[in-house]
Amino acid sequence: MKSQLKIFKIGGGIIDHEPDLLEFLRLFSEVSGPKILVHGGGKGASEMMTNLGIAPQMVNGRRITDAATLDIVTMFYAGKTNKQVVAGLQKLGVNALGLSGADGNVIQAVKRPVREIDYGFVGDLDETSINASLIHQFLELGLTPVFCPINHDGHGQLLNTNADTIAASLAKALSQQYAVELHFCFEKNGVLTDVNDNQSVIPKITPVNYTELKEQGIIAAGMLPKLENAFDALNYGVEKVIIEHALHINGTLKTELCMN
Ligand SMILES: Nc1ncnc2c1ncn2[C@@H]1O[C@H](COP(=O)(O)OP(=O)(O)O)[C@@H](O)[C@H]1O
Ligand SMILES: CC(=O)N[C@@H](CCC(=O)OP(=O)(O)O)C(=O)O
Repeated sequence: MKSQLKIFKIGGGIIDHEPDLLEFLRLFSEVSGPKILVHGGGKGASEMMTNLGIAPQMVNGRRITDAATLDIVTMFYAGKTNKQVVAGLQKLGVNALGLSGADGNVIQAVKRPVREIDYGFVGDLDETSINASLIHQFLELGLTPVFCPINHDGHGQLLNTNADTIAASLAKALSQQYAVELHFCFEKNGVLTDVNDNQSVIPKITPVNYTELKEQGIIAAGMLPKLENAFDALNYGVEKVIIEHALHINGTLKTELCMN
């Protein structure tokens, strides 16, 4: 039987608000067994860019990442955010290991080809981009890897990747060896029928429901790539995918994705 692995992803809405981040880290530190944390930080990166006089540009949930933007997001994600999360977990007794994809060549991405849109230094990746055996060794040593959204191409170029994609690709790659539970944690109680009503959580979504909800415009914006990544992971053999509030990871209010 495969041993269990839990992968949590937290987004910018939680990272941006220090009390919420600290509370999430406390809850995460209490999760038993091998675990991995993937963090985004898009909200804070956009704020930092605006403060520096550079207008953030997002297309289909992906940041257009020119050279100046890459510098900023590398400092923000791989520097400040990743190290703050790692230090916060160390304080709680979790032996966290902060990683970009370049560290230990643990994730190698490919610069997104220019088609209608030039995304700049955005890295595409999937389960084949992940060095699962190295991550397995880290977990065996009792370390908790903490991934930021910065990867590399193996030729010296850093690349920016959507953090939901990193979490789903890690889940898929590690599902060969582990029974993986993937948790997308953010600042709402789950997928909602009314995005302004945090109590309107949809408890279960199948691919058929998903198509209907998308057509009705109930699921939109950042939720679209999240659910696409989530179903892709489930379809690949990841055991469980849950979308929930980062501060209620022990609670019952959540959305579970199922294939039928
Ligand atoms: N049906 C829905 N339920 C919940 N959130 C939704 C829904 N449709 C759109 N959203 C939006 O998706 C956002 C989450 O996506 P995103 O901003 O990419 O999150 P994160 O930064 O956590 O990855 C929510 O903050 C919300 O504004
Ligand atoms: C290429 C790309 O879009 N990268 C993302 C990485 C951060 C991220 O995914 O953050 P959240 O999880 O908080 O949205 C970005 O720069 O916004």
